[in-house]
Amino acid sequence: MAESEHHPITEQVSDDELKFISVAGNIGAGKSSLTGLLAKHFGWEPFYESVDDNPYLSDFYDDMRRWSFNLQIYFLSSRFRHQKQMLQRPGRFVQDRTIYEDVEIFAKNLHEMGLMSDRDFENYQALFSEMAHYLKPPGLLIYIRAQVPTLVKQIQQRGRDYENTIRIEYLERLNRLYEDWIDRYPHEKLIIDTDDLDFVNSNEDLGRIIELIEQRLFGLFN
Ligand SMILES: Nc1ncnc2c1ncn2[C@@H]1O[C@H](COP(=O)(O)OP(=O)(O)OP(=O)(O)O)[C@@H](O)[C@H]1O
Ligand SMILES: Nc1nc(=O)c2ncn([C@H]3C[C@H](O)[C@@H](CO)O3)c2[nH]1
Repeated sequence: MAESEHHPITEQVSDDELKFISVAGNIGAGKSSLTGLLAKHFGWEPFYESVDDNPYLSDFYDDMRRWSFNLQIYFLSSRFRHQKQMLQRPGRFVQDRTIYEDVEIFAKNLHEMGLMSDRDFENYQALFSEMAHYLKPPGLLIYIRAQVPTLVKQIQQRGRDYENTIRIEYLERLNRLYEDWIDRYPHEKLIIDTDDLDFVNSNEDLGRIIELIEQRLFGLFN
């Protein structure tokens, strides 16, 4: 029997109430790592964003202005498909980054930096607002906050070649947009500062994060 079927927090919660939780955060903050660890702990299925099979990412980092619209449309479509699959399939899920971050953080930043034209941004936003009618927010959004030096260290540690062109200013801008967005985010959220937490290598640090999440899930669903 799957671990989730015995999990004290989720066994009495209906699927409708807690279909999925999501991990949000800047590039290199540790979302994919935490998504995997939470999926294992709760016995839920992880949904990762499209990176290795992404046909635009490498070109985008080479020439952001040329590829910004293409990449944003690709991510939007891929995350919308994931969202639909999570709502349709039986079981519970942990999602690596939300569809809201595409719009509120990445596309907005590219437009503000002049790397996406007004007409492309308006076109993109109009598409998102049509899609938004079919979206359901996560049962809990976990924002993992990390300062830029931590992000840089972790991006370097991961070592994706095409991310070598990411500049400090780009990460700072994204962090500012994240703070603005999380402040306005109207649904259930939990903010975790991870600069001093090594949940990848320390079971104790991971345990502290899981405890915070479990306390919130208990509060929400019991
Ligand atoms: N809290 C942490 N402490 C130490 N190392 C970490 C922590 N979080 C993540 N890492 C390491 O940092 C690197 C980047 O993490 P990860 O790929 O999970 O980030 P991400 O937020 O999913 O990035 P992206 O936005 O690019 O998908 C990995 O090598 C991971 O092992
Ligand atoms: N421009 C842009 N828009 C997005 O919606 C988006 N979502 C993720 N990413 C980039 C960040 C990492 O390099 C890599 C993995 O997260 O993909 C994005 N880039």
